[in-house]
Amino acid sequence: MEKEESTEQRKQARLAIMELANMISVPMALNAVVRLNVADAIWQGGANNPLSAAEILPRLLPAGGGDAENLQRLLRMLASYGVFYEHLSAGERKYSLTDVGKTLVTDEQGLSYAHYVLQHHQDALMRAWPMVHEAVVDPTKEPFERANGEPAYGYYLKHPEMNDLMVRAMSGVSVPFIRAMLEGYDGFQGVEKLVDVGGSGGDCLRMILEKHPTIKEGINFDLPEVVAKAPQIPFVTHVGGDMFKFIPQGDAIFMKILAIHGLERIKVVLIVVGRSIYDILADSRSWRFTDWKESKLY
Ligand SMILES: C[S@@+](CC[C@H](N)C(=O)[O-])C[C@H]1O[C@@H](n2cnc3c(N)ncnc32)[C@H](O)[C@@H]1O
Repeated sequence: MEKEESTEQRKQARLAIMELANMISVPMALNAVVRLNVADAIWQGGANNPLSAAEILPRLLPAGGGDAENLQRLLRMLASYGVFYEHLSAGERKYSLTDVGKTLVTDEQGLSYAHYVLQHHQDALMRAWPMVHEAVVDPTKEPFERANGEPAYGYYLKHPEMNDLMVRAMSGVSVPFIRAMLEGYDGFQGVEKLVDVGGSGGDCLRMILEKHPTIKEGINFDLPEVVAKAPQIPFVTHVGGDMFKFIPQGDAIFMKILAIHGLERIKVVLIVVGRSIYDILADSRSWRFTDWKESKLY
């Protein structure tokens, strides 16, 4: 040991590793408040008044049901991660929503980030996490497949409830994202036929076409089982298929995904990859690289 066990630095290190070891409690607490629909209970049409756990509880469960103390534990935990504000008054703890918490409030279209939270904590995904180290030992099989017997999308399609949740989760995330993107992005000039690859229920295309009537036709391309359930959208045709086998023709291909492999052979116009979608959005100069005319993979 380089230093004494009792130095402040080592004490902090031990606390830090314990916090990391227990970190699962944070997303699980988040998952719990989403399942209980705490955000809507506090929001109450925009009131967002600070409420105690005992005041929130009857808004979640039939009168007399539930445990306010356990609810408060969840609220306190998530207050320390910026989801709720904690208001201390006369020894009582009350909670309102922060901006982060407000993303879980159901909007007038029935959307929020709540389904995105649920989607990430579905049983099949949770089963895959303890297998992550196997990806180092043998990268030929993804942890999801190791845990569930087949790759993620094949599995989703056999479990319609998972697929439905995926579509709702993507709508909840993508509608506000595309709304913000369309305020600043002007790369669609000259495009009359736009193909959205992996377009899910077609929300992105619908919003792009509403904003840019010069785009006469949209093709929402996704797996057959996904487009089979997609709603009708004016000027949009849903086409089912596997993008690794073919992609419908268009003046431009739009793609908004979080992570996907093997795209090298696809002519891509816009890719928003990874966790930094809002960072890209925040820096308007970054949008230059998404200009459809460049037609390159970035
Ligand atoms: C992360 S979601 C993105 C959905 C949408 N672009 C958005 O941002 O809201 C990825 C989409 O890719 C679709 N997908 C996955 N594999 C595909 C494939 N081989 N061919 C076509 N679509 C695929 C999924 O069904 C899913 O709708």
